[in-house]
Amino acid sequence: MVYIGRLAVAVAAFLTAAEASPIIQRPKNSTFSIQQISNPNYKRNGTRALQKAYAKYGITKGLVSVQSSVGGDVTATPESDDNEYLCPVTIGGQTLNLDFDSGSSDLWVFSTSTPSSEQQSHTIYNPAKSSTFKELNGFTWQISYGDGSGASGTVGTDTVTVGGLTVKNQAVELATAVSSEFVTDSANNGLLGLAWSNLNTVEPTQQQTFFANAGPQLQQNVFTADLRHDQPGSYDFGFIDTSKFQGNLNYVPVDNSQGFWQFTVDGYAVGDGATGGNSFSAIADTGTTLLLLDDNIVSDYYSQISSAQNSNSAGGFVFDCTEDVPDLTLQIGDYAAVVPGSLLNFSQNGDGTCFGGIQSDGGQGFAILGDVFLKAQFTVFDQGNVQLGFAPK
Ligand SMILES: CSc1ccc(CNCCO)cc1
Repeated sequence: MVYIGRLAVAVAAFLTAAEASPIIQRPKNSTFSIQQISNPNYKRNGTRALQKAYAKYGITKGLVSVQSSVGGDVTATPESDDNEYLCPVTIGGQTLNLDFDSGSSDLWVFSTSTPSSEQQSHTIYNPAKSSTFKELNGFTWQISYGDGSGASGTVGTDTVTVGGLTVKNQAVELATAVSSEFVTDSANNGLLGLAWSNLNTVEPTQQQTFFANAGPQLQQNVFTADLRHDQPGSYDFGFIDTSKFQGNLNYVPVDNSQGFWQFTVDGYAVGDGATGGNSFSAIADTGTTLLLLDDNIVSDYYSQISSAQNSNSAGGFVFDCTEDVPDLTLQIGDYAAVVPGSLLNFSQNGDGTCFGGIQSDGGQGFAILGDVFLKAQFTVFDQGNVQLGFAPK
């Protein structure tokens, strides 16, 4: 928020000064003229000029308008064991902590429409208390996630603000049913989908994600993820904060035909071993906790940890907590994305064994690079150029 605060303060100060007193002091009743000169570096761009005017005056182009052309910056706070990362989102003046999920494309919330038995200790959104909520009559949604959880309900639109970035008339999906995984996850009051809008589940008319609505009107049509182990990280919208990573960003093209941030990994290495293996498809998924890979890679990795075993009771690969856990490197083009062993010893089982951060992707045809991977990389989700950028932190 510091970035936005500083810039906002600077802009406010400028505007105040301009309104309070003319910037150029001069004797009363004098006349003067200012010779305008053209700026040789200015590139005329009518579309951009119109967009900036719309944004400046909140003119809605079609249904949706963006009130800030600067962007937004929001803190991502890890829940216990980094299981998920929650961010404050304000909907019609009501703030709820939501899970930002680049693996799905619905913005849904616990609401007054959620059965009271399922509301439990959640923060719920009450559309009746929002002066800007509009019902989309007859619209419904239903979503099932890769981990077996799910939710469904009705749809409206409202003003949604994330870290200073506001989108008016954003589709907001009200849960009338949620699975037990969400009911018991009391800190998580819904999801804000950041995948591509062709994955949105609203019927009869598919809706645009918050970022699909906002991105094209921001300084840069990007959002970035800087997730951290056991400490707050951040999502930035509309700009790339170069202080959050080392070196240069390494970009890879994205195939968004299935709605994911999907790209090709060209190989892998375990520990300081040689890079090998076949190239494979992967998605960048902030809404998945672990790093889920092809069974052959998973077996190769755990063959390097002598006590490792695939435990039915634990639901995946475990090993003695005293073991040294090797790094995993994913080769993405020319970029070697290192996930340190410290992040691959994910959690303690309480019996002297630890649960691995690398687990099977279940053979679904692509790897899922979840938070375990994203904690080790600063990641740029570039909607404008349909690409992903990675850099070490
Ligand atoms: C029950 S907490 C929860 C959080 C995020 C999601 C969405 N992504 C998961 C991978 O499919 C589902 C459930």
